[in-house]
Amino acid sequence: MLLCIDCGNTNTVFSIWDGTRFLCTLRTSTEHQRTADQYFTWYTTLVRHHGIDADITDVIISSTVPRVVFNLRVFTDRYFNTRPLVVGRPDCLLPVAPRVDPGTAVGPDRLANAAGAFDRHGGDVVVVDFGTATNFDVVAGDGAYVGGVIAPGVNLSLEALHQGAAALPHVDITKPDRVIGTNTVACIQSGIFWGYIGLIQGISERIRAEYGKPMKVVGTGGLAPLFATGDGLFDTIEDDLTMHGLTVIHAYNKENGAL
Ligand SMILES: Nc1ncnc2c1ncn2[C@@H]1O[C@H](COP(=O)(O)OP(=O)(O)O)[C@@H](O)[C@H]1O
Ligand SMILES: CC(C)(COP(=O)(O)O)[C@@H](O)C(=O)NCCC(=O)O
Ligand SMILES: [K+]
Repeated sequence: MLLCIDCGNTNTVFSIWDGTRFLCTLRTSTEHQRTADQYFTWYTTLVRHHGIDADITDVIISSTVPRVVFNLRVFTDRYFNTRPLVVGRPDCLLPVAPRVDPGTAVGPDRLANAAGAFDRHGGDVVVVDFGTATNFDVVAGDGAYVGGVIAPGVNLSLEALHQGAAALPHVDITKPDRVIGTNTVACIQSGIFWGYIGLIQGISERIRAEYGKPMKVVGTGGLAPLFATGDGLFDTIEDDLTMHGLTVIHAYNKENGAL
């Protein structure tokens, strides 16, 4: 079985792929101090809790935080006796090479999203990924990642307001019924929610116009469903898109003898 690890700047997610479906998805906060033994304790507790009998033979990692990869490598090596495939490293093959400025290191999450989106939709897709950052990943007709947009993430924006303005509390993100807030919390919620709706709509439209061909817009990441309510921003929402992309990249490496 394949263990897929998607490590973002906020959360690290483990998913076990049995070749047909994901058996479980485990989430922990991203901390570079976490050791191989700590990962294993956490992992085995939850796998047992879910009643899963997982025989992990392969591991693939996407990490937007370079520092955590060392301990994840040790974890993989020590407990599964296997060398992980790390997306973005030279020895990890990609189904299609990205087309970006020379010397650009594309985030591995974006490479995984591109592989996942191409496999499911066949290209000409924009992936909107709500992580620590809100990323737009443009996937061309041949499956290549060809660029996109990086905007501050929803929680980062909320946190920045709270940090930077003495009188503004930390608030939870929800969809307000009205745009005009009549108290501080409602005003902030409106600014974040409707601000992001505008950002997603505006950027998607501009990407479409610049790209010049019809494109699908796929939402992913924990907050995608919140923004999907009502406004028709996305053609589909796929929570497991990055993980799916990891299975696609892993299969490609197997087929092409890189493993
Ligand atoms: N379903 C959700 N509801 C509310 N907040 C969420 C949800 N899913 C994720 N978040 C928040 O969104 C932010 C980004 O989450 P995540 O997608 O895990 O980011 P990353 O991949 O960059 O680590 C985090 O602050 C997380 O707490
Ligand atoms: C923009 C990101 C920080 C988003 O990652 P996140 O932590 O939100 O999962 C990540 O994609 C990244 O580090 N990218 C490198 C630069 C680039 O892709 O152009
Ligand atoms: K992510």
